[in-house]
Amino acid sequence: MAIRLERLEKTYPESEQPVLTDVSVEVKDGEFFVIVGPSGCGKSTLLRMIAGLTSITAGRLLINDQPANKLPPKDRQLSMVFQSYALFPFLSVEANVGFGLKARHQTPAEITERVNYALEMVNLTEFRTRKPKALSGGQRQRVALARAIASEAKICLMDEPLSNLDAQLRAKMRIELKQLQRKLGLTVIYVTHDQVEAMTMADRVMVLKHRQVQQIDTPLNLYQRPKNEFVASFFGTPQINLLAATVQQQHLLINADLDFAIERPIEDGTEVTVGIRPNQLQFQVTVRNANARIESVAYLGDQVVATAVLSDDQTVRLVSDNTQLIKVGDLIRITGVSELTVFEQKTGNLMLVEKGSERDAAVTAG
Ligand SMILES: Nc1ncnc2c1ncn2[C@@H]1O[C@H](COP(=O)(O)OP(=O)(O)OP(=O)(O)O)[C@@H](O)[C@H]1O
Repeated sequence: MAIRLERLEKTYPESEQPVLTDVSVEVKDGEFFVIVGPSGCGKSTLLRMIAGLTSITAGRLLINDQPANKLPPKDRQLSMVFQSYALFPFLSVEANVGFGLKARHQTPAEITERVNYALEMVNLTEFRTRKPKALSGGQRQRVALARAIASEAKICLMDEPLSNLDAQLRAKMRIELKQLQRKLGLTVIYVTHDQVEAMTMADRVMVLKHRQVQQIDTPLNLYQRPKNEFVASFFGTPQINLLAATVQQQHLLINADLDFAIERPIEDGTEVTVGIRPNQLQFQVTVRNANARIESVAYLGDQVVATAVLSDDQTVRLVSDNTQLIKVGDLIRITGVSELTVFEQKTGNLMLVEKGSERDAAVTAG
């Protein structure tokens, strides 16, 4: 086990309320583990506790099976990569990469060998004598990565390392980073607020909100079996539809014009939230038996994303590959759904997932 957190808690001296409570997880050797959540949820705090840059209020931290709560940062055998790159502007690329090694009393020959290896790994050998200001954002980020590689630590902590890059470069660096992590067999703990980054890079993801862990799972499970409404709406673009409904005779009644049958029973009268991914809603343009009206349409090249208003004023997001199909003001009929998730309205917690068979949306004539 690379890292084990047992009921970690953090309260800063400035505040009475803890910023994190009851955080437990085991991160395996070679795992790419992502911590994700909205701004201020405590992601960086958690990473800094693992790094030893901020103290642990309660709970236990183990690094490579050794108790590490009080271990000085330099003895934790971790490397760190930050959003800001944290490069020395007056040092060359190779001096930046070798800096930490000098501090650890390596011989000059050893340092050169490691720096060469690290620069090669990130394709920066030809830039070795440049200063950081003569590099692009992506290249600077690679210098920061090379420094982590040169340290030879098997566990690398990364705090939003790609967030200063433009969208295209970020997408490219995600792939490079992931390849590098596999090649070097690194255990990575990676903080981001970006759900796409979390989904595309992680073996497992920890979702944090309001001081607490909401779910720890694979990207696929987070998407298909979210434990609560927050997790459901955090992942997926366009966002999942969350519609208020009441259960009546194994039907989810959204309004007088729209309900969905369910196979597994829920007690009549239960107030629920129905989660439906936009791509799982089927609809037709029709004036007969319409149950929604198109309110907005956004063209995304080969796809349109639209919003429609239901007769009870709830809004749903829809997607279609047929870019000619709909325009604002069209009346449509939602005809069915291929998968839906039901949450208890009171708690927001998952009750059931229904998938597989297409089920028709019942329509009241007129
Ligand atoms: N040194 C500190 N002293 C007191 N409170 C702090 C300190 N650092 C962070 N906090 C508070 O702890 C909470 C969590 O902060 P943290 O930086 O861990 O969140 P985050 O999820 O990384 O946010 P972001 O995505 O915006 O970087 C915030 O409410 C923040 O104000």
